[in-house]
Amino acid sequence: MAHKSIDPQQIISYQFPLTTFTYTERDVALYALGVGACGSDAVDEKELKYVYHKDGQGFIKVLPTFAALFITGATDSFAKLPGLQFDPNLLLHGQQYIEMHKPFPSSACIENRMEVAGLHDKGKATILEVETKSYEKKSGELLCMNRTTVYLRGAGGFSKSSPPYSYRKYPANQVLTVKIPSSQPFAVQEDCTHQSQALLYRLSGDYNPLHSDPTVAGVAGFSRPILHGLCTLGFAVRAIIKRLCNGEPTMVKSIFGRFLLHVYPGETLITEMWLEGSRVLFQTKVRERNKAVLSGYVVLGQLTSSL
Ligand SMILES: CCCCCCC[C@@H](O)CC(=O)SCCNC(=O)CCNC(=O)[C@H](O)C(C)(C)COP(=O)(O)OP(=O)(O)OC[C@H]1O[C@@H](n2cnc3c(N)ncnc32)[C@H](O)[C@@H]1OP(=O)(O)O
Repeated sequence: MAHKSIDPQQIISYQFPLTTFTYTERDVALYALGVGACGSDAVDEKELKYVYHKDGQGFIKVLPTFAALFITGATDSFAKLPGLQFDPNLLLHGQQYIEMHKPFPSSACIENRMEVAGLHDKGKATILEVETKSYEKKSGELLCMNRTTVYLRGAGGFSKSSPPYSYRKYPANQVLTVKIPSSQPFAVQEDCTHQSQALLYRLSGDYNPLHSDPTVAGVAGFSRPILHGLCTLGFAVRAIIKRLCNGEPTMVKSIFGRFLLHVYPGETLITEMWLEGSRVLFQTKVRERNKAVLSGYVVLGQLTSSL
């Protein structure tokens, strides 16, 4: 369906207002529960630190994918982007890239600077990429960068030229489609999601009714509400940290994930991992449908804090 109401020049030159996000240890723990921490063992020695600290909550450890919460208001910003019209019921999360610059404090006030990083006409869909740099307000230090890719079904076909319109302001080799090796994985982790997983995860701030409302899910083409893409990514990265980093979240320097297929809450996630230098290639499948739902990579190293 052609959308003459999409104006690429207006979209890519838009200046987003500065936004802020404040979180406490309670948000950090709620998020960790939402991505399955301690889900199969309440005293898991590698994961209890994400939800509890015996001397009080001051030193709770923050998972790197918590970065994605800094942009929870972004969906509203996308919907209000001048020059972009789409049906919000048909929006799907396509990809997420996260670059970690500092370990996250267990509570903080964050300032977000957003800009459009990409816009692509795929005919049947438009792909929008938004980059958000998040700074800790007190120190002014850059904590992380999120690049969010959304797939807007039914909103493509706006190009006036051939080849179709495509704009990207970052190096193309930064987010390569991951080729999963044919060899046996180095490590595998299986996690059961709960029927209520999306209802729990949404309390971290993504209230998109696609994940809670059966009618909205039906309009979007699903038999029931689906899991947030960032929840699946959170499960996968937590599994990698558990298996390959001994539970230490500051080992993660960057994360890339492409959402290949939806996940229904209650399904079992199997995350397979391969080592490739300092990169961990991974693929997450759902056991019940034997389908790959997410693939990507995590770059490992050691982050140091000056906070
Ligand atoms: C807080 C801010 C957060 C941001 C907002 C997020 C809000 C959330 O509440 C919403 C969600 O969490 S939705 C749940 C998670 N996402 C999903 O379940 C989507 C799963 N993926 C799919 O269904 C298909 O891959 C689908 C439908 C995405 C694509 O399938 P097809 O239409 O069959 O596409 P295909 O014909 O294979 O390819 C067309 C062109 O698009 C590119 N592409 C495909 N999948 C992509 C993806 N996942 N991400 C980015 N680009 C993608 C292809 O490369 C192709 O382009 P080209 O022809 O140039 O190669």
